[in-house]
Amino acid sequence: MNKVLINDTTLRDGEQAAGVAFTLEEKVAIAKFLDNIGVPELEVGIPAMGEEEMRAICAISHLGLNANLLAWNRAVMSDIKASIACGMKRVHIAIPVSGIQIAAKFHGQWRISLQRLKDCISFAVDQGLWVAVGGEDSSRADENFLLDVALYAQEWGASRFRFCDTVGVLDPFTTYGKVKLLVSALSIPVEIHTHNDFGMATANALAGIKAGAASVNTTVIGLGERAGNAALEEVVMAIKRIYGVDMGIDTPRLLELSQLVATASGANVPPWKAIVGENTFAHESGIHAHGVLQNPDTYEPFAPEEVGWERRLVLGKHSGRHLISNLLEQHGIFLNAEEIQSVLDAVRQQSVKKKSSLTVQELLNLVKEQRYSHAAR
Ligand SMILES: CC(=O)SCCNC(=O)CCNC(=O)[C@H](O)C(C)(C)COP(=O)(O)OP(=O)(O)OC[C@H]1O[C@@H](n2cnc3c(N)ncnc32)[C@H](O)[C@@H]1OP(=O)(O)O
Ligand SMILES: O=C(O)CCC(=O)C(=O)O
Repeated sequence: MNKVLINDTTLRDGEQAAGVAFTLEEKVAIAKFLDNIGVPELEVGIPAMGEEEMRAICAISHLGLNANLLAWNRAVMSDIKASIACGMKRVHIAIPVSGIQIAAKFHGQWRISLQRLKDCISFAVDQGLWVAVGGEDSSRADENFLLDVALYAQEWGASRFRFCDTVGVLDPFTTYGKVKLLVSALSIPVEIHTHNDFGMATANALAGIKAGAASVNTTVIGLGERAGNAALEEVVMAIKRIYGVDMGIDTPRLLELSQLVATASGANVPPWKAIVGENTFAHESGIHAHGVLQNPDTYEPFAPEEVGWERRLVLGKHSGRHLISNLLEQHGIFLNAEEIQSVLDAVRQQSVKKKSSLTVQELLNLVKEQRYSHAAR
């Protein structure tokens, strides 16, 4: 696999999630954390949003982080000037490239949109800035037009081109083909930006990387517009564990990072969310718990500690005898097969009644009750 960099956009596309609004302090804390765990590039926000956002971006630019910082801009001169005022040395300039977007934003006048892009790139380059260009809605754009825009951007001085699946309509196979075409034609690196409208943001990000994208946009917990973006923790762990490439990210801190971003965004992370959901290393089913007790590799793709979790063996409706006797033996209680089965029956009943799992204390109480009722017979 080619070398790939993370350009995390939690502070830009992540914050665009409906209802999410970070404070300056939260933005600074998230930027520091991402930098601290080794994320090499951060898209920190949109200076054109106004003074408050500019203050946050300025504050981040003064932190002295190792990560390269990037501000997002439209192909609008005042946007670029606002980025410069925030102390940005790198700017990203977005331009719509699909017919549907150009019709809505530039009344179909693509020549005007290209002229604006050219003017903005030239201005930014003249100011000594490093410039990246984003093809908004690349996935629905005419492929020849997209290629022309990317080649022009390169000619005008852009140092990277972002392929955006803005409304998340691609699958990994089409993503691969479209990104490959760009990568083959351009001499500047291509970045992949994916959305999760059909639940394929991470898969599409990986397909883009396989096709030669040199950098990938992510957001923590997949936060972002509508159904969100490719999740940082998923992309990093998939690249590490599926492709065997360590990107130098301090993965045991991914869980803590996800909690920081979830709190700042007021989001509830679903328990089954890949990598950082609380169930990702919880085993209840009898067959799974039995396997994990022998060897955790039977039902875990990697060790929980690698992403900050501890393994949990949970008692519930689907549990089996092996887990029950294992837990009881840890408390010095040794039951025969018949007794274990009757405790298991009681665990199942109670779990259905509670509609949740049981704590170890509840298990011990059940054993006590079973013993009394047995003695009373
Ligand atoms: C796919 C993406 O995620 S794109 C990023 C989306 N993020 C955001 O919109 C969040 C931040 N946005 C904002 O704060 C505001 O939209 C601002 C400050 C950028 C602009 O605000 P407003 O002047 O009030 O305009 P409004 O948001 O209503 O409309 C967007 C304007 O930008 C134009 N525009 C949109 N994309 C681009 C672009 N890439 N290049 C140039 N102009 C663009 C639209 O055509 C429209 O222009 P108009 O005012 O001349 O009709
Ligand atoms: O950078 C761009 O061009 C747009 C990025 C974006 O958020 C998108 O297209 O979904």
